[in-house]
Amino acid sequence: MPDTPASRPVAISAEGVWKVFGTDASAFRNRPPEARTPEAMARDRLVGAVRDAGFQIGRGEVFVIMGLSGSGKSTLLRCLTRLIEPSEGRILFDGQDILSLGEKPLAALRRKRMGMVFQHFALLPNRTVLGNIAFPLEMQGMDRDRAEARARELAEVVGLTGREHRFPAELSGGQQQRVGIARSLATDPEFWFLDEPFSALDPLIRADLQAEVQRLQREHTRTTIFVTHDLDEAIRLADRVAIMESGRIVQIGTPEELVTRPATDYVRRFVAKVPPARVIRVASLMTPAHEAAAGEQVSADATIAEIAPKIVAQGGPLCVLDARGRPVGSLDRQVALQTLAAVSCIPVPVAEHRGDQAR
Ligand SMILES: Nc1ncnc2c1ncn2[C@@H]1O[C@H](COP(=O)(O)OP(=O)(O)OP(=O)(O)O)[C@@H](O)[C@H]1O
Repeated sequence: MPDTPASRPVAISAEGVWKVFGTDASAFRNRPPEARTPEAMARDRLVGAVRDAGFQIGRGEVFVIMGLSGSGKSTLLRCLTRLIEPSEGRILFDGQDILSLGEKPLAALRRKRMGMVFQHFALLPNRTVLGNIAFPLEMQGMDRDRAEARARELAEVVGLTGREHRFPAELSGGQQQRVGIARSLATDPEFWFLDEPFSALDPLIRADLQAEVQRLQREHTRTTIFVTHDLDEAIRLADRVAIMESGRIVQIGTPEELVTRPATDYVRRFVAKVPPARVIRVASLMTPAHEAAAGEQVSADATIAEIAPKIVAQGGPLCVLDARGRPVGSLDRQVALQTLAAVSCIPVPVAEHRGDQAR
C-alpha cells in the first residue's frame, strides 16, 4: 500500500492514530492488541472511530479522505487538527509532534498556519461578507483597513465581488460557502482542512466550487486535506485518496491506483462505476521513447478522458511529453481507444502497456 507521497517533502505525518469513544485515553493505551479488535471493543461498548491510522501527506498535496457515512473521516480530520484529542498515536507537522503542544502554541499553529472549512460553519451574522473574511486577520492584530483590503481581494478571488457588504442571511448557501472558503484562506494558511464543504449544495454549485478549489490550489499550492463521501469529488480533486472503512484506512492511492488496483473488495465496489478513462493517465499506457514520435502531442500526466478528442481525431500514435515538454513516449491509438471505450477497469490491459513513467 503506497502510504508515502511520491517525490514531495513530507508536510504531515500520522503514526498509529486511534480515536476511541467511550473510554479515556489512558485506559485505552493500556489495552493489549487482542482487546483492540472490533469485536472486543464492541463488547466493551467502545467505538473505534479511527483505528491505527498511518500515512504521510506531501507538501502541496491534495489528500482526500473518503468513505461511507460513519467510517471515521471527520474524526480523523479533527484528530489531525486536534479539534478532537486522539486516544493514541503521533501527528507531526513538519516533524513537530502537535500532540505534545500546549494550548497556546497549538492555538497559534491553528491561527497562523491552518485554514479550515466545514459543511456547517458559523459565519458571523452581524458582519458583512468583508467583515467575515477579515475576521481572522483582525484576530491576528492586523489593522482594520489592511484587513479589509485583503478581504476585498479574497472576495474577488472566490467570485463575491459586488456582494461585499451583504450579511450572511442575504446570501445563498453557495455564496455563504464561498465566504467560508475566503475566510479560511485569509491568513494564507500552509495547511488547508476541508470537511465535506460542499455536501449541502446542489450539484451545479458544487461543481463550480470544486473548480474553484482546483484553481486556488493551482495558483497557490498548499497542503490540503479534504473529506468527502463523494467519489466523483475525490477523483476530481485528489492527488491521493485514503479510503476508510469502519475506522480503518483500507487503501491509500492515486485515483488511478484505486481503480486499477483496488486493495480490497470494499474498495473494488466503491470504485466499480468509475470510467477507467477518467483516472488512467497517459503515462501508464504509453511506450517509453526518447525521441519525439510523429502525431499530436499529449501530456504524460493527462488522463485518457482529457485527451479523448485527440485520440479520436488521430490516425496513428500520439507523441507523449513530460511536464517540461520533453518527449518521453508514444501512445498507441488502439490502446487509448480501448481504454476510452472500457466501462470497467477490471480487467483492462494496463499492465502490458504500462511505461516506466507511471506516477
Ligand atoms: N462524540 C462521539 N461519541 C461517540 N461516538 C462518536 C462520536 N463522534 C463520532 N462517533 C462515532 O464514530 C464513528 C465515526 O464518526 P465520523 O463522524 O468520524 O464518521 P464520518 O465518516 O465522518 O461520517 P459522516 O460522513 O456521516 O460525517 C461513527 O460510528 C460515529 O457514530
